[in-house]
Amino acid sequence: MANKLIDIVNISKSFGDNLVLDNLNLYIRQNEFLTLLGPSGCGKTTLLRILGGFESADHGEIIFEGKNINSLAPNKRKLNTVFQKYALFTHMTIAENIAFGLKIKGKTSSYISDKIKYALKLVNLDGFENRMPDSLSGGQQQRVAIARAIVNEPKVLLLDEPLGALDLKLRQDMQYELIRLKNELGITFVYVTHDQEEALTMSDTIVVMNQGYIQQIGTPEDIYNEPQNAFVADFIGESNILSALMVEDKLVKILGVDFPCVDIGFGKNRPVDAVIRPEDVELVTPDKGILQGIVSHLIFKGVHYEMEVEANNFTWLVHSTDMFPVGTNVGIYVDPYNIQIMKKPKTEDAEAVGVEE
Ligand SMILES: Nc1ncnc2c1ncn2[C@@H]1O[C@H](COP(=O)(O)OP(=O)(O)OP(=O)(O)O)[C@@H](O)[C@H]1O
Repeated sequence: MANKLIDIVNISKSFGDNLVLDNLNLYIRQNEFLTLLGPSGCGKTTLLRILGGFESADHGEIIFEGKNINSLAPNKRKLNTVFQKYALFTHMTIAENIAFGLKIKGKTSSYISDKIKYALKLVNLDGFENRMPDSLSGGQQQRVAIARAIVNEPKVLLLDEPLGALDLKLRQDMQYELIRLKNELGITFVYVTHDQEEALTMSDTIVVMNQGYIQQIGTPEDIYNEPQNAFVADFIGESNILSALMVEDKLVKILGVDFPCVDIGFGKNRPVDAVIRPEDVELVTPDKGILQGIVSHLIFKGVHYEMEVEANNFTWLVHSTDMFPVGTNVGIYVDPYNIQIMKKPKTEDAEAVGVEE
């Protein structure tokens, strides 16, 4: 495993009464592509800004290569930030935009022109030196912003939703570009997005955040296949998420009905979340179901049918290669192995009143 490059230790941050990061701990390794993923307002950008030195934490430490950098100014850190809005100087050519920071640092003109050539080549914009920013597409402008960051030879690139302003096709192309770039540069990327597909495609490690807490840290495969709580399961892919009660080991009460499951160790009468992927809900004849319901919605999706089934006041999302017309009475069966029992997400712990441990 590569070395630890950044250690984020007990970081907390509030804006007034709004606690945005709550005692957050995380480390980032050399050459890692680490993505902070979470819904709008969960604190991703705030954490990135604290890393970049644009914001200071109320508590905690940012350790970079073993040294506390809390009070180091942004331009003294070996981290460079690329924002969603490319923030290019519109009255300067592409070359002048890229040269700007280097000139301030007093670099020689031959050093600067070499760097410009090198960086433009890396982002596939050879020959764009004399163009003006407004003659470039959004994707090209974002590449210039990345080139401008690269010439500073940072050890870490902090990217805050850098593809957010681009249309879908361009975004997908740029995702591959960024992975290539990271591999060629051999540096660390810390990437902020609220787009789960983007996170799954690009990352070595995903940090799922919600309301200032880290919900899960793992590889894309871990996060998708073994979500640790219902929030993560819901955020990554589609799921039926049901508030449930662990009756005893291997038995969970969902919508008032006992379902056999395989999980043990949650304790008796413990409120949990039961998560069932749509492809794991089996529709059978009513007498063979654990629950009975009626099909309320049907869409043909090519590979499968997507259906909604109303049962016990819950709308079940079902993916099946068998088609059941709207209005059909069906039974719902779920294999015990396909019911994932999860602790309530951390922010809901307080609501689990009367819990027997
Ligand atoms: N300078 C500030 N002053 C006051 N509140 C702020 C400030 N910056 C951020 N916040 C608040 O902190 C919370 C977290 O914001 P942050 O930008 O970190 O979230 P985010 O996860 O990056 O969201 P998004 O994906 O929408 O950018 C939000 O409630 C936001 O309104």
